[in-house]
Amino acid sequence: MGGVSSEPVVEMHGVDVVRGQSHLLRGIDWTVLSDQRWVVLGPNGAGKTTLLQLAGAHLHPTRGEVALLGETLGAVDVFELRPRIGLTSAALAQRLQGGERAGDVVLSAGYAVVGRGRERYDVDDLTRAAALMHQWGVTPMAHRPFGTLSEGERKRVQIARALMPDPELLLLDEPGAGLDLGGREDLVSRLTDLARSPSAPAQVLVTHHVEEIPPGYTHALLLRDGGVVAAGPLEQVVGQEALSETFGLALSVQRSQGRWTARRAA
Ligand SMILES: Nc1ncnc2c1ncn2[C@@H]1O[C@H](COP(=O)(O)OP(=O)(O)OP(=O)(O)O)[C@@H](O)[C@H]1O
Repeated sequence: MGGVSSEPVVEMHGVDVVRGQSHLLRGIDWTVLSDQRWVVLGPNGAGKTTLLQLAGAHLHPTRGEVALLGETLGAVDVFELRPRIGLTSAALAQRLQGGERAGDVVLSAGYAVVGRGRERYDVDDLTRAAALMHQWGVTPMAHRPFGTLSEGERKRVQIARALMPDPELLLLDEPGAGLDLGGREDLVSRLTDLARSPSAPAQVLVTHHVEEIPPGYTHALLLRDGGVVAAGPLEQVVGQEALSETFGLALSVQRSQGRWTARRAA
């Protein structure tokens, strides 16, 4: 689906999200094109999850305009829009039933149901689910209950599930959280393959850690206190100055063989 031509998949203009006295997001202007892969970086509470909720059509802005896949929020049925957008997050993972077989967690995604019920699957569904499970390294766990998988295996099952309906936009909210070093490196390398695939959907990855930026990602948006510190091509944005401002401490930032590291400046 997405990824071949370069069209806007996310467009935000002057977006505020306000709850009571709190500005969760303020003055956001952001465009994601179908062939781009964005990382959203920022400290705890910066507004990253709120931004992803907007991009997933799970939240409306208080002010400003959000258009997703060419449809303006407020003027479109979000239940028609959401199946075109793949989303993984800790909140969605909690809603999956631990007793459900991992293979069914992936397979049932196309029907936007949690758990395998009365719906019928055709050969194409089964073939696609099997291919995605292979791609994300979870074929050996297909028959295991989802709740018995390791954190890393569960993360990969969730991504396979999000990709099952062939979305035009894939949103990943902290997929590296809770993974050990091997799990993180495995995830980064699979995300790199996805990022580099021209037929893959547009991708937005939220993280706290520059170490989790997969090679192949093209752009970065840095958020602090609900506002954009910097946004644009990765090499221009992920630097000492902007990252230090974003995280509120002096950082030394390095890039080697396509991977980034950051530490407190000496
Ligand atoms: N309904 C709400 N009412 C008031 N404040 C809220 C509400 N929802 C979220 N917040 C606050 O808005 C801020 C942004 O939250 P958000 O979850 O988007 O941040 P985040 O960057 O994803 O943080 P983290 O990295 O910790 O997950 C936080 O300070 C949070 O406490």
